Amino acid sequence: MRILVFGAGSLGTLVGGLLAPVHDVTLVARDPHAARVSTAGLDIVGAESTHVSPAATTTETGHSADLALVTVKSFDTAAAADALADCDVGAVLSIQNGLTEEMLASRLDAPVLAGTATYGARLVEPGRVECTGVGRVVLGALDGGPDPLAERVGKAFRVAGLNTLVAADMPRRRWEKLAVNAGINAVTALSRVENGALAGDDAHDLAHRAARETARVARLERVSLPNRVAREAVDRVVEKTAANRSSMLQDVEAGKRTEVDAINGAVVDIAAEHGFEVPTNRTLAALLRAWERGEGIR
Ligand SMILES: NC(=O)C1=CN([C@@H]2O[C@H](COP(=O)(O)OP(=O)(O)OC[C@H]3O[C@@H](n4cnc5c(N)ncnc54)[C@H](O)[C@@H]3O)[C@@H](O)[C@H]2O)C=CC1
Ligand SMILES: CC(C)(CO)C(=O)C(=O)O
Repeated sequence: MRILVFGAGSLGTLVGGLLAPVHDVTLVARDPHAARVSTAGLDIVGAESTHVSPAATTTETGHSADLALVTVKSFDTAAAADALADCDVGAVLSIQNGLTEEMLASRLDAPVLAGTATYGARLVEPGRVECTGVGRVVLGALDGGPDPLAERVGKAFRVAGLNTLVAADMPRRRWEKLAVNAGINAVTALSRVENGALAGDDAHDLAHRAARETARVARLERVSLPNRVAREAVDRVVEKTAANRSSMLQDVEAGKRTEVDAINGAVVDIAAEHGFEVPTNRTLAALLRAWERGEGIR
């Protein structure tokens, strides 16, 4: 399969690199990373370890591929979609956090698959990515149900050795992941603690409340996600990723823009479309945005 990884930073470089031995992979990245991969190849270290040589370029348009894998940060999705509109791609798959697929689908003619990823990735330096945890890619039709295209992409990922599940219930899975991110990411980023520190603390209750509100908005969107399931998902992730510093905490610590708009902000916006208030998510989003506007982003 010809796979174009659009936005090869930490996650895209890891997933693209793991796909490269079997597929024709091109990483669309920024220099000096793109230049380094082009000339010296890519080292994958950590929980996965190999050296691969995918193509890498800073050119964003004019590509032809069977699949575009979108791995830019959520706030770069619109720009990625505009660039992909000038490419010839058979299908698009997002494995970003936040609800980004709708924007891709609204701007692109190619079919858009929904995805989530729990692999952990960190770009250590140009040409070198660390796999900080072997997770799973889950993908499927954006609206749910069986999908031959998703099966084909899932098979291509599995053949390359990626732990991949093709799921017929992506709407629920996306909203469950959003509930987890709305609770854990925002609360850990604001309190500057690792995920496990939430267990049994008052902050845990705050994360539960953000997740429950998200589940309520999911149901307004006709996605069946009971409050209990969202709360239990938070507990499960807090326990399983206790030592993790959430991606939003890492952004805050690095003085980088966060994905608040596509996580808590998206919950607030979609709730408002239904005339519904989500005070916990609104408060978390306001605090994160205040940090971003203030002294946060360096
Ligand atoms: N890093 C991780 O372990 C995981 C990340 N995610 C999600 O995956 C998404 C990506 O996360 P990361 O890889 O950590 O972010 P990142 O910031 O490391 O990578 C994104 C990359 O896209 C590049 N980019 C943006 N616009 C571009 C353009 N027009 N042309 C070329 N390159 C462009 C940026 O330069 C950056 O290197 C986020 O939504 C994140 O929440 C999800 C699960 C795990
Ligand atoms: C699942 C979780 C919360 C793991 O840290 C995550 O997705 C993130 O940090 O963005």
